[in-house]
Amino acid sequence: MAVKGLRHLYAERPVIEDLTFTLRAGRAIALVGPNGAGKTTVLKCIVGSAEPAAGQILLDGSPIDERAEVVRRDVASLLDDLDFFPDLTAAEHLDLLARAHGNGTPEDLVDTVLDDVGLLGAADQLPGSLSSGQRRRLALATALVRPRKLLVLDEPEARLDSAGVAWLGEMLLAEKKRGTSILFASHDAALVDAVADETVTLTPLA
Ligand SMILES: Nc1ncnc2c1ncn2[C@@H]1O[C@H](COP(=O)(O)OP(=O)(O)OP(=O)(O)O)[C@@H](O)[C@H]1O
Repeated sequence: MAVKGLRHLYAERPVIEDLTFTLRAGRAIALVGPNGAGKTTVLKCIVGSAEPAAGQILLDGSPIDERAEVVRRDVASLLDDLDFFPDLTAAEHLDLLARAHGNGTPEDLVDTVLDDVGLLGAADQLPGSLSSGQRRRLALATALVRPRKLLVLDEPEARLDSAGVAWLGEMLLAEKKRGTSILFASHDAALVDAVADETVTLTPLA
């Protein structure tokens, strides 16, 4: 994945100017910088929920198009808190997403991922009965039951306890080993140190 000369404006106010970086398979780049520096905006441009004023975002050399099947297949992202279906259990959410992304018999995968994210005991709970940290774990799990070449995560450490952040670091390192590229924004220096091969530092524009 490559970002070339990215520029973004909100109501004519520049927030990102001429940002360029390349992320290779199996590598991780962390976007760092203070509140308001533009990290989320960059991630939104990449997943297609914000429109750049200039620049290119390339996936395997072609401009990224979130409506294209290949992009929906290859890019797993978690930017905001997810809205869950109130009457589907944690396990049913993961089952649904796995099937929607082409895995017709996801039972074993769902159990493995629930175990990985520490939600096996909460598999049959409805989202409304999960704690905010457990909901966050379920949201991260939705990215793990689907095919992915690129993971785009905005502050994945948010609301996780220290054991959860440690798990997150291990999980992201395992993702890199299986060849997934990871682009994540984070305020957690230890997580960035553990996972990122490079950091891209953004600063708020005057
Ligand atoms: N929808 C919007 N309309 C107008 N301005 C916006 C909008 N979204 C973000 N901004 C502004 O753009 C700038 C960058 O915001 P962004 O959310 O990308 O920063 P961030 O680096 O992710 O911050 P944080 O660390 O707080 O999550 C901020 O000045 C913010 O106020």
